[in-house]
Amino acid sequence: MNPDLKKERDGASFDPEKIVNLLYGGPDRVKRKRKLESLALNDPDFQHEDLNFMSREQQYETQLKKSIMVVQKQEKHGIMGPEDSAHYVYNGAFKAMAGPFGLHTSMFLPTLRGQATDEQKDKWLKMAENYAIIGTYAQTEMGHGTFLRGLETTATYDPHTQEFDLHTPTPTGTKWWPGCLGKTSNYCVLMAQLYIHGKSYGPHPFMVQIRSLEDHKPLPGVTVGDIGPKFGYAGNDNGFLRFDHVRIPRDNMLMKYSRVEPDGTYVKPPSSKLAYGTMVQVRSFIVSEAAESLAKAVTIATRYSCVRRQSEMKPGHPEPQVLDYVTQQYKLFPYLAAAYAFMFAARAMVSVYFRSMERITRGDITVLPELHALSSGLKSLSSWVMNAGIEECRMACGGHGYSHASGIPSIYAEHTPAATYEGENTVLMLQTARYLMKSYSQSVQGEKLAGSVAYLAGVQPVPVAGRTRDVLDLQVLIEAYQHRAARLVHEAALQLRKEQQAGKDQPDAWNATSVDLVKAATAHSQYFVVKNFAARLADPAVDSSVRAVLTSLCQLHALHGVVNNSGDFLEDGYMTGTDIRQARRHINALMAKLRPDAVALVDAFDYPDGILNSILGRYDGNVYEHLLEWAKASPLNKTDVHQSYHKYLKPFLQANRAKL
Ligand SMILES: CCCCCCCCCCCCCCCCCC(=O)SCCNC(=O)CCNC(=O)[C@H](O)C(C)(C)COP(=O)(O)OP(=O)(O)OC[C@H]1O[C@@H](n2cnc3c(N)ncnc32)[C@H](O)[C@@H]1OP(=O)(O)O
Ligand SMILES: Cc1cc2nc3c(=O)[nH]c(=O)nc-3n(C[C@H](O)[C@H](O)[C@H](O)COP(=O)(O)OP(=O)(O)OC[C@H]3O[C@@H](n4cnc5c(N)ncnc54)[C@H](O)[C@@H]3O)c2cc1C
Repeated sequence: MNPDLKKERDGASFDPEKIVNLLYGGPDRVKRKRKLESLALNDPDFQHEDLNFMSREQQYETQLKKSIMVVQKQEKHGIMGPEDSAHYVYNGAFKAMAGPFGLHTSMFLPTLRGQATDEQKDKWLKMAENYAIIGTYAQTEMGHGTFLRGLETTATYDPHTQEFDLHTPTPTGTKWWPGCLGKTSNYCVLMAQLYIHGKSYGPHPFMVQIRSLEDHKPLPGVTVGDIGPKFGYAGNDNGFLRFDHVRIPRDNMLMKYSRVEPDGTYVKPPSSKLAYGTMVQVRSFIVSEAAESLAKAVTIATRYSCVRRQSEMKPGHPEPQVLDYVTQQYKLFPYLAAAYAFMFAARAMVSVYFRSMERITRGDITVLPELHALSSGLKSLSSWVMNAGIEECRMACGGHGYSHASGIPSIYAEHTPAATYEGENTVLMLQTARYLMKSYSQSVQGEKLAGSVAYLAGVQPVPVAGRTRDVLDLQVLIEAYQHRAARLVHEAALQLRKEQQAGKDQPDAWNATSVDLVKAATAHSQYFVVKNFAARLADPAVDSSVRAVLTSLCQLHALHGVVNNSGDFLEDGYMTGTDIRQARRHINALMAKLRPDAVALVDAFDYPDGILNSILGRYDGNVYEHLLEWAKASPLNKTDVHQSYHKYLKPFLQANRAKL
């Protein structure tokens, strides 16, 4: 063990195991988590060369082979349910890297479960759950991802044959991006515009076979392939797909909510947005993805910052650990705090999702708008912060952060698309804003608001001038976030009305106000995160040493948000210049307080080395010797003299020497 890391761990004010238990739901679940992770990490069948040293084709093949073994072994070991899979498959076997069955499990199966009738489930779900067929979720097209109502692929009902005719009428109607489509899937859930008797009914889901079950060749009328290399996601065959008048039977439309009768009569769903259900589910889970990815990057950068020594802080003194530079703490600690804040927000989001789904399954769709607004806002906020945080962690590791040996570039490349997929963040924030505007106007009309928007009914008043307040007090901070969110919602609503009063129609007024609307929706989501973090700490079951350190983190998270967005808090005089100055002082003091606990706090995320996959973030801190070992394994180092020397460099050098 590197002596610096040992010293850090010895000096911590709390036992990290207590936080591990808090994060993962108690000792039994932690035991299960570790067992499943280690089962996957130590399985010789899952070992392979570092993916960074492979071509894209090799990466796809490696991940495909592993995906198949994972499915077989899951059955053998009795690994079931989303929590087990997150440990064994997502983190353990795949180290959170994309694989070719990812969309089958994350979207194809959930869509069948959520959108198919019982008869349709009997027909396909068992086959899909047992991997007799592999599917994906084919929605986005080359021309449209965000605007679902703009999809061009058509499903035209023919009552004579009781079939749908699937067709891609234009180049931009080509399905583009669906994961696992290019080479792996033989089925897909296709989102296509439903047409009956020449009338459009909007996007609907259809179950479509695209490849032969005998030889995997595309079926007649189907053109399908891989979209080529991307920023990351090398192990995933994101694909394209076109149809040339492909016919499928009527009952291939997933008809749990809307139906087409044999004669072409359309039966409306209780809400047209129920067809978007899988997206809402995945958005709810992406908050966990964002929290985890940020936590991994922060773990790497924090441990490395204790091993790394650089410069002289005091002349003649030994070089300090770079984490002792307060500027380094200011880079990392706010993201450490954010990772915790989003871990707790993610748990809350998942439980809101399951509670809402219980009610929706019982036929109560009134919870849908709130679920959509909350999941859209939290997915966007968490993935934005994750993106900024991972990049900050990479830069905080100096030059070594840029190497794949740090593990950070892969984390970034694999998870940065969370800001785009499953709904582009700005677009989703505007969906949250739409709900906020509606709720606000209901409140103005005297309706009682409930759930996450209840606070919009009563804005905290601006305090009288000269009143001092303790900005370290979490209740004071929660009220400040609440006030800011309520004010920004109120002002966005006023601005929207002003734009309309100035002659703009609603869409133009909305567009003119959209920067304010995104700001208001972001503030609303941040308020939820801060309030939820503090509420988690109020649980009497939380150990006092843990509560002490997490309270500091929660204060840091909230204060950092105040200082970073100080204009919002100052603008109407709710906070004063003195408050902001105080907040900055408190941040410095909190960082000093957290410094001795930093390593224990990242250890408490409980990522074993196998999952972090980082030389810089190793638990034992033995960075330098392993860096060299890692570099030696690079394919370019297989021989001392690369064959290209003989082909290009040698004649070039010889010719130059001959000229002298
Ligand atoms: C240990 C832990 C480990 C962690 C593991 C975690 C792992 C998780 C990670 C999984 C990774 C999976 C990889 C995912 C790959 C990506 C897959 C995709 O991108 S797939 C492709 C993803 N693609 C996208 O996401 C596309 C994004 N685009 C869209 O979703 C839509 O086009 C839209 C929402 C933007 C607009 O829709 P449009 O129809 O034009 O609607 P309007 O605007 O006209 O609003 C009308 C009314 O409808 C309302 N409403 C709307 N939606 C919903 C809803 N869902 N519900 C309820 N209501 C909704 C709206 O509020 C409004 O209400 P009101 O005001 O009238 O009352
Ligand atoms: C790695 C990855 C995996 C994916 N996997 C799948 C999959 O499995 N299945 C699938 O169907 N799709 C998948 N997608 C596609 C993904 O869902 C879309 O890319 C995403 O929904 C964004 O749509 P877009 O690409 O059309 O972006 P665009 O909408 O074209 O966004 C471009 C810009 O326009 C802005 N913009 C667009 N509309 C508005 C608006 N109304 N108001 C304000 N600004 C706006 C956006 O904010 C953004 O800045 C995947 C994408 C990626 C990157």
